[in-house]
Amino acid sequence: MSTLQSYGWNAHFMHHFETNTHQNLEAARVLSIQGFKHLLITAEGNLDALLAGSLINSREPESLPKTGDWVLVKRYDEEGIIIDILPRINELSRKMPGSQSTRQVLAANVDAALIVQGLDRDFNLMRLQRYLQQIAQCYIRPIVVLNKTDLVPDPENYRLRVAELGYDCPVILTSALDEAQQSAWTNHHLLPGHTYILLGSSGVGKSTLVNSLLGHDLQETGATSSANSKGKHTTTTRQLVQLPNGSMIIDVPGMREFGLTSEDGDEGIHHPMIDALAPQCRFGDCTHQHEPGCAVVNAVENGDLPEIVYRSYQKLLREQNHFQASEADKRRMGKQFGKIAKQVSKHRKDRKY
Ligand SMILES: Nc1nc2c(ncn2[C@@H]2O[C@H](COP(=O)(O)OP(=O)(O)OP(=O)(O)O)[C@@H](O)[C@H]2O)c(=O)[nH]1
Ligand SMILES: [Zn+2]
Repeated sequence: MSTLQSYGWNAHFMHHFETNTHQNLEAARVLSIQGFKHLLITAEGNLDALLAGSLINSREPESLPKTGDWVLVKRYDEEGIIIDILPRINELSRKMPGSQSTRQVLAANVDAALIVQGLDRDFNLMRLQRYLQQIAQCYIRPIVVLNKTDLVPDPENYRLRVAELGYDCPVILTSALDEAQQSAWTNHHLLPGHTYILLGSSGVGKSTLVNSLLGHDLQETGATSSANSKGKHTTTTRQLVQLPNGSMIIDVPGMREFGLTSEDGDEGIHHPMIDALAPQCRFGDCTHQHEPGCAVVNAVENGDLPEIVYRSYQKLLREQNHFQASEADKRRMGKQFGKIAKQVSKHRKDRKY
């Protein structure tokens, strides 16, 4: 297998690579980004690269290369210039922390997301459901990892509570401090050539888990560019690393928020049981709140649908509506500003100043 294939190169990227009109460009994957410097993996190994000015000028920030992107790069001596990005299979986004309606892309071309919660203080089913919803919206498969099992007397009880939510996803119990525990689940869930991303609040043990999976400390041995081989450590900011079994993992350190976004064409909040019940509601446009004959509310009352799933559904729906409303406001403001700017420019022209 070639280096690129081992990093997830497939027919989708090959197709777009072959149809590109540029000459003498190599394909490469973005392993990490630090300021302007992009660390890439190419067929010949690591390469540091910068973005072409034309790329920066022609793209919105969220469509500039992110960790996990496949790019077209031109090599100049020991450095590369990224000329273009191959179309993404998917992108993992969240609401930009602190903003009302700005989307931030965390990584691109991800097969599955590992949602990590610590069983000490971090275990929270409402937060877990927010992650599950946002990840599903991004067309990414979720895997729930409940870490720090060594700190609670009955870890299985936590696994059951997640299973009772009714989502269709694996739930893994582990302690990242114990390296030996990792092979049992990773062999089954982390496949060679596939890309995984670790998500979860700060302190849940994501970096400890990566180190445990790697069998050594990423901080100490961080990837370096073999092209300039200065041996300098890279920090672990959204770094894609290959695990011994050939799978790849991206750690997103220091996450405080994971806000919901909304895309044009998104159809609200999804849960397998609510989706199955909704067609049985008396009204086709039932919001599952106060309407008579609501099958969802009935299921909560009968104990068939967990109340926490229902509460999460309503909360996430409000959040999504808020994102959409703020985005619409922003667009309107943008248009108004555009109009005013045009008027000012016309006024200046008319008056010749
Ligand atoms: N007892 C116990 N402690 C753990 C476990 N996993 C991680 N820790 C500890 O939890 C603390 C936080 O772990 P990190 O790996 O830094 O957490 P993180 O999720 O990477 O945090 P950020 O980098 O801030 O996002 C460290 O002191 C770890 O040693 C575990 O399974 N059991
Ligand atoms: Zn209903």
